Amino acid sequence: MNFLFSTNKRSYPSMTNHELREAFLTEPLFTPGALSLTYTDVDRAVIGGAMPLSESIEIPTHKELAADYFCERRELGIINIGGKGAVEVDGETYDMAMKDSLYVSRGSKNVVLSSVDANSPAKFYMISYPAHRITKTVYVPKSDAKKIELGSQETSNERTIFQSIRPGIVDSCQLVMGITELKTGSVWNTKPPHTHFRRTEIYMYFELEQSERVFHMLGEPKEVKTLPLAPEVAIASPSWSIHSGVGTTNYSFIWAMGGENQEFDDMDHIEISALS
Ligand SMILES: O=C(O)C(=O)C[C@H](O)C(=O)CO
Ligand SMILES: [Zn+2]
Repeated sequence: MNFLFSTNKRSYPSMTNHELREAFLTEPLFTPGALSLTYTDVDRAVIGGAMPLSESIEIPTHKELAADYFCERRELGIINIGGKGAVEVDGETYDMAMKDSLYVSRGSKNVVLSSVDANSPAKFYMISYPAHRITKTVYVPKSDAKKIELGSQETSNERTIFQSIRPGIVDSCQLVMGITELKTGSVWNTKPPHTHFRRTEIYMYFELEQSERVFHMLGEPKEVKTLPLAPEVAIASPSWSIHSGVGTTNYSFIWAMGGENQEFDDMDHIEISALS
């Protein structure tokens, strides 16, 4: 397990891009045959990526969790962004096509990830938060997610939000998670930007070429900084930080939140002209 030690909003303005990357960014999440887990002190989220080939990958516990198994006191959201795969939770198998989601409840002992075809491997992106109660493990195909259309071609931010792990679909503890897809020609996500002091958020950009970048914006609205991000790394956003981005092409991203509430629309929008 890797660890990210973030920073507070008083220290943040003097940080270099290198220091910001060390505080908020994971390593590339998908390595053939491997599991990557990163623990951030931002709301104790764990960010994971797994790309099983012919062997399946079991999610292990870790000394720092002080738990007999990973989900002993944690909930886990999984979205597949690769080829067909499956997730087995305590003997029950869930087939996971691209962009399907699985919510794994606290108390689940064994979580095993596999690909159907090692030549077209699944890529399981995972976010976990501490959970205060046992609920139900729920599979959510992409078609069952709540779909929201936002933005327009004129403002370069035409996009569709798929909310898969959200109240009304999944009875989670903290976690709210889903996918945003930008239409061809649109490059701006989360425009206008916002904060939500009640929740932290983690973004992971994908469906863009390795040669392209998303210029991710973070920080307090009056101290905005920008980091060019390659696909398939995740960036954690503390509660005081905006999170928004503009790409050199269109792209998709997975967003995930945890904190005081699960209200997706509970955002403090910030006028673009008020940023500095
Ligand atoms: O493009 C968007 O707008 C988003 O996807 C917004 C994120 O889901 C978000 O930041 C929710 O708080
Ligand atoms: Zn947000």
